[in-house]
Amino acid sequence: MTPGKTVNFPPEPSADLALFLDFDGTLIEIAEAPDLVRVPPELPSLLRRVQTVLDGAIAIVTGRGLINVQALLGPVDLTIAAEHGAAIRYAGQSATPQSTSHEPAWPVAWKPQLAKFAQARPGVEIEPKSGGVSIHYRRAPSEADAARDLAASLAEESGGAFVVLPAKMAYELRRPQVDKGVAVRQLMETPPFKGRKPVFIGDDVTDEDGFRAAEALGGYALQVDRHFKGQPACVRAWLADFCAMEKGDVE
Ligand SMILES: O=P(O)(O)OC[C@H]1O[C@H](O[C@H]2O[C@H](CO)[C@@H](O)[C@H](O)[C@H]2O)[C@H](O)[C@@H](O)[C@@H]1O
Repeated sequence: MTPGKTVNFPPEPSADLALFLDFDGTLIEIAEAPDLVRVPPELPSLLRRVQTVLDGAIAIVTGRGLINVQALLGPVDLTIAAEHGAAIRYAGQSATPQSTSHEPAWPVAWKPQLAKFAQARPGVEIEPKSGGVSIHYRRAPSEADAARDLAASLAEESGGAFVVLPAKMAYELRRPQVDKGVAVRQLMETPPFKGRKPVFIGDDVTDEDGFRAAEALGGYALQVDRHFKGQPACVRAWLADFCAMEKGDVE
C-alpha cells in the first residue's frame, strides 16, 4: 500500500475505508469534566449504521476506560480500543477486553498521593482507569503546572514503567508501550479492518500516534480543527453521509 497523503478536506465516504474515531472532542463535544459529557442520542445508532456499511470496519480509539465509554455509548456493539489501546474489545465479543496488556495496573501507592493532591485543589479531578490515570485541571486551570509536576514526578518514580501524556487540560499517566498508533496497527492486521484504507479522526495531542499510523498505512489523518471546523457535530454529519450507502440505497 502506498503511504497516505495529507488532505485538505475529508474524503468522500466510501465502503473501502476503515474508520478509527477518537471519542472526546471528536465524536462528542468537550465538557467541563469527564462525567459531564453529553452523548447525542443519535450517536450510537449512527455508529451502528456506519458499522454495517463498512462491514464492521469502525473502531472507537479513546483514552477513556473501556467500561466508561461503553456506559456512555449504551448497548451498541462496537470495536473499542480503550485507554489509548491498552484494552481492546472487538465487536461481537464479550464485554471483557480480549487483550489487556501491560498489567499490573498503576501503582496503588499513587492513590493517596493523587487523592491528597485533588483534595487540596478544588476543581482538580482524578480519573482512575485500569492501566493508568488522568489528572484533570479544566475546572482549576491555575493548577496546570502543579498537575504537570505531579504527573512528571510519578512517572519518574515509576522508573520508566509509566510516561506522561499531555491531553486537553489534563495529564495522563500511561504505559509507554501503549499508544493509539499501536492500536490502529494492531486492528489493521485483522478483518474486518485488514486491506482497507484507514482514516483516523482526532482532536488532541493524544491522537497524533493514530494519525501517523493511518497515514503510514496508506490512509488519512483527519483533525477535527482542520477538517471539521473544530466541531464534533461536523464529524457526525460526515459519518451520517455513510448511511447513504446502506443496503437499498446503493444503485
Ligand atoms: O482519546 P479521547 O477519546 O479523546 O479521550 C481523551 C480523554 O478524554 C477525556 O478527557 C477530556 O474530555 C473531558 C470531557 O469533555 C474534559 O473534561 C477533559 O478536560 C478532557 O481532557 C477523558 O476524561 C480522558 O479519560 C480521556 O483520556
